[in-house]
Amino acid sequence: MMSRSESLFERAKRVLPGGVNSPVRAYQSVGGCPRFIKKAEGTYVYDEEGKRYLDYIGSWGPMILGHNHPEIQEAVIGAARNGLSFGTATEMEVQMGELLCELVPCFDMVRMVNSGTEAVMSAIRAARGFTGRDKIIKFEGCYHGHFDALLVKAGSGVMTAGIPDSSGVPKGCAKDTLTAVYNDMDSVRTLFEDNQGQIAALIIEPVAANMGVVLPEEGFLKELRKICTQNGTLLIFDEVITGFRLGLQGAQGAYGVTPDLATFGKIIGGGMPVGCYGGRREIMEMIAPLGSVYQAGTLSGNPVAMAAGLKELSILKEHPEIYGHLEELGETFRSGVRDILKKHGAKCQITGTGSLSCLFFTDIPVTNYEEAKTSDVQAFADYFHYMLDHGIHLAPSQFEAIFFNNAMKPKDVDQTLRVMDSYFALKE
Ligand SMILES: N[C@H](C=O)CCC(=O)O
Repeated sequence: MMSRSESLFERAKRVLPGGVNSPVRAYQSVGGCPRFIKKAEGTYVYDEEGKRYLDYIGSWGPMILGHNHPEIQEAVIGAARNGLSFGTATEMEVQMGELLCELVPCFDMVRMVNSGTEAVMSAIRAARGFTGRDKIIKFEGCYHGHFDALLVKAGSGVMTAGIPDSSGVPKGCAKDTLTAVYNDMDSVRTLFEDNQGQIAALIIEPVAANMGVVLPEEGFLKELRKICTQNGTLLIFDEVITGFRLGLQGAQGAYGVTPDLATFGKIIGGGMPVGCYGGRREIMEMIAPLGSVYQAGTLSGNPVAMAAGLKELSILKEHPEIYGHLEELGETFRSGVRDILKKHGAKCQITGTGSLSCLFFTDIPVTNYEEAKTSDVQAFADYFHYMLDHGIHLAPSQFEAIFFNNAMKPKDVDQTLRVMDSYFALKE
């Protein structure tokens, strides 16, 4: 007899492409049937059959405080009582703007949008409007949402599905996108030399977290800052994953490099669909209605989403010790995994920083996209299903991060490590 998830998946496949509303949910590279989740609380999600899983997806980042945080839930219900959307200016969006500009080092001004994709798309338009140039540099394996111009050699679901460049993107849309190799300054220098005076922006995930988790090497981000300044090119940090996760100031605070513009997504919405882009005043003053770069949105700054985001960010601001806890969980996990890999002679690489981690099934250190692609995706799939069968809910792709949240306790990390230990013992 079919499980509830199996029968829902059958129904879903008839009406939703691949049975899902976002490709990474489809278990495409690991096989099997996605767990349909009915509810979530703290650090657990519960599937349609009531089976409980220790959750490391965390809605792909925003659940940094754990699922269904009571104060966020209350804020959402309170805001909803006043109305779901007005399409007008509200006090809450001013509060959100003030809080973001206070916390994010590069923000003098910010514009709210509805997703990370929208944020990136708009930041690129602002950079082109400001510089009067068309070309942009992105890094292989970095993912900046499903915006046409940035789907070139993208990470996340694109990498999982092995589609180097999405079809449906007109050549013209991607012709001004240049790709560099992550952690390789020479590849960046060559692009600047070959395209002098033409590059509007260089966009990067300061910690690449959509090709698994790949850290920037010492000095890499600082060198990017330098070369962008020398060439009149805007540096854009896509902080959709790192923002408010690597600390209150995101990766720009953690690595001490201030970009010209930055984009944020889901994490500033506490689980509601939100994004924003912001940066230096003179760039943001290009945005309509002040300037000639047009960008708009009926639901942008939606009051219910603002209430959720404001509550989440306020809790993080008032309790900076949360980051210490997350760091400790992440470090305990990574050091435990290193011991397990050594004990069982497993050829894997554990990467990560703070509450972001990834286990690559490859025997070489991973510093870029090509190295990430040496991972054995079949081995990952086997590991993924073992973990799932033992109640651990990981991202169903070798090329995604796992996320720790503040509701997790050291005992949860211990439990995860025990299951991993038993998996690698079986594989010896
Ligand atoms: N890596 C993606 C976003 O952060 C995964 C989420 C999605 O594409 O649905």
